[in-house]
Amino acid sequence: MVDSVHMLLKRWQNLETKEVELFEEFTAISSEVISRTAFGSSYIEGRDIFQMLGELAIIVSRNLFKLRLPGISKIWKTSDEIKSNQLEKAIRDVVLGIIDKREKKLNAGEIDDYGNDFLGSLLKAYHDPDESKRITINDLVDECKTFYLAGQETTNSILTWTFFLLAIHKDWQEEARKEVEMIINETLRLYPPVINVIRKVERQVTLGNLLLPPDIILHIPILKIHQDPRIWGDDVHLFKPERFSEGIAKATNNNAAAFLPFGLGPRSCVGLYFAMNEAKITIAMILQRYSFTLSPDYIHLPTQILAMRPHHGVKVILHPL
Ligand code: HEM
Repeated sequence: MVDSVHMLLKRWQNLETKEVELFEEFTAISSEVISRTAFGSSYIEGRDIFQMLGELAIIVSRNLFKLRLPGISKIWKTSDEIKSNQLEKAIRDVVLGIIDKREKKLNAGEIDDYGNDFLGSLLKAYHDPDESKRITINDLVDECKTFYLAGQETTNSILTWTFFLLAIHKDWQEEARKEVEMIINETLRLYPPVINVIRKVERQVTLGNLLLPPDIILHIPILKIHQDPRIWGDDVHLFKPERFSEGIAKATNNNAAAFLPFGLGPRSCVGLYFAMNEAKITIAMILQRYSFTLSPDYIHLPTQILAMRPHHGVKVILHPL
């Protein structure tokens, strides 16, 4: 993580103009970090995957609420369906290439085992001598795709929004140099990268005064919960990191379901600590060298394309310290 941020800072040092677009800058960092830490490869190797996943995300968002007659896609496919099938196949091929490379390294004796990173653990599970514990090649490829996607879009989003809020609330830049966690939490409250999660009801259940039948899908609106004045007070829309100065439990009055940027329960985000560490390291290293202001060109348009991102990016002007 530290090396990836160093590379970014080195590039910024040599910039002629000090105006940078953060969404793109952080895309490069979060991609590099996930490629290196989870797959032991560089951003260049993962770049094709990120680019294709990005294209796929746009197609998915475009079609999220479109209804199709059941079975129709067996007879006739829309151009989006054709394109997404092509992208899925191409992503699978690149992932298989990365897997193949690791296996060849082991077979050639260049490494002693599959490795301790995420890919190494998956390969061990794929080759597990105990057949009942073994995962299939499709599981392996799918897990890799999930990790590439989940580890990149979201971290990129939280970094960009934190810098956006700090650029507006410049007084908090100094505070962030001392204590950054409450600022990240307040950004996650106002701009949660994942704005809702879903759960399928398996069997009839009572929830408060509602009786939920099996097989319905529940949408849990994270963004709405985070901006509910009944939970957070009348200043709910204001950026006030001090809400979190004594931790999340105090800020939420011990209501774990009031603040859920990483979801809740057994299927909550596995990358929570990874993402928080990456955000803290990146923010701290940049703030040690720069203060920054929002560019006058900035247009505020948060958009959901899998994660919540700034539609027109976030341009800031860097001021070296
Ligand atoms: C700020 C950054 C991040 C946010 C806000 C975030 C948010 C979330 C949310 C809301 C879920 C769904 C949880 C639920 O349904 O209750 C989730 C799941 C997941 N996240 Fe993250 N995530 C972040 C970073 C990461 C990173 C860095 C990784 C990987 C390194 C990651 C890997 C995953 C995986 C694999 C799942 C699926 C877990 C499962 O289904 O059991 N996430 N994340």
